[in-house]
Amino acid sequence: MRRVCIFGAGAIGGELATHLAIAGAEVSVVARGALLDAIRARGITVRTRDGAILHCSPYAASDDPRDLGPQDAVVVAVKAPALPGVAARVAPLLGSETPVAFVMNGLPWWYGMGAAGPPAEAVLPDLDPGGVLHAAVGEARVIGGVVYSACTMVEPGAIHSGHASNKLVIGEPDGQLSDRALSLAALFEAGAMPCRVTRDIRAEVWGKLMTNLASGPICLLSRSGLSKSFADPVVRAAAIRAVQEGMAIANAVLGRPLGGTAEARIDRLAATDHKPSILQDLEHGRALELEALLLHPLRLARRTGVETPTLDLLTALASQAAERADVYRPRRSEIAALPEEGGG
Ligand SMILES: NC(=O)C1=CN([C@@H]2O[C@H](COP(=O)(O)OP(=O)(O)OC[C@H]3O[C@@H](n4cnc5c(N)ncnc54)[C@H](OP(=O)(O)O)[C@@H]3O)[C@@H](O)[C@H]2O)C=CC1
Ligand SMILES: CC(C)(CO)C(=O)C(=O)O
Repeated sequence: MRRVCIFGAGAIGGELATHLAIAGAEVSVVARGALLDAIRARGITVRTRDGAILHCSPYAASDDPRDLGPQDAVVVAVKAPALPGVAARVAPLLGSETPVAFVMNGLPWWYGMGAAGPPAEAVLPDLDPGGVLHAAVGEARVIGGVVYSACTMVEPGAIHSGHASNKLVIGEPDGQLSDRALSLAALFEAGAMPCRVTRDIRAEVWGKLMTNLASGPICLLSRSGLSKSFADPVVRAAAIRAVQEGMAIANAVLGRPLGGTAEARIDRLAATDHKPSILQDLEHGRALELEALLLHPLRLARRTGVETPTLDLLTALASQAAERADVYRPRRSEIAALPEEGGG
């Protein structure tokens, strides 16, 4: 595996590109606007938490995938609302065997896929509205991905990475330890990005989601980073309750306990002053990942009969804040409407 394209060279995609470059991969990026201009002029630079500087001068950078051509692998690292745009443009990057790894937060569009997929009651009908990703990417190419990182694009092409121990976990939706997943993981490992292949990518998705369920809406409302928001004991207590509710949803959906405690998850988050990416989006007027991070999990809570009063309140307030800022239009305006999933 040598030719890898990052689709969406933002905070996370840019960081991943630098690691692939360290591994000696032929990295191409799909980017646009001022970011594309900056990448073409100066490449991508990441300053890590301990002050190290990583750099990537992509082999090619374009807003038109036709300029980049078929790849050995594609890594998609866009925000969830941008996925239909990926579906519309990804075709030129795909050779007959090209896998597409989705390295994103939230309940992913591919969640219901694979022979060893979840039971029908754990699958929502509207994760891929219109089926556009199914049509453009298809089941056979998908690799799931979860990234533990904390990145901010401080100026176009310049990223600050604030996580104490970055890592990537990838996995096939059908649980196989495939050669292609192992090759992609080996490439990231060679580029100093710890990367593991799991047989249980859905549990990993839920595990990571626990951090976003609490940190996303709380920091959206406080307009502060993690350490500042969670320093208030009232907020910390609410965050713990939110994660406990999230863990109850995960346990009901997965049919087994997630492991770990809500307190430990919040304390790990509180150790960084990172502004969650959803708050960065609000501040920059970009569409929010409220569906993938909050509303889809709450739909599953309704289905499985899990009570989520804290998450309901946080989500309703976060939706209102986002609607006021014109960065989110609820498909249904109230959390109360969630049981009637799939419409609107
Ligand atoms: N930032 C973080 O610390 C973390 C983020 N994540 C998750 O990783 C994923 C990516 O987040 P993040 O990197 O922060 O997001 P960013 O917004 O920083 O990066 C996404 C990039 O994709 C670009 N993009 C989207 N669609 C297209 C398109 N059609 N053509 C070209 N470029 C496109 C965006 O451009 P434009 O801005 O012009 O739309 C943007 O540059 C999200 O799911 C997020 O939740 C996970 C862990 C931590
Ligand atoms: C906050 C963090 C780092 C972990 O929840 C994250 O995933 C994000 O910024 O989107």
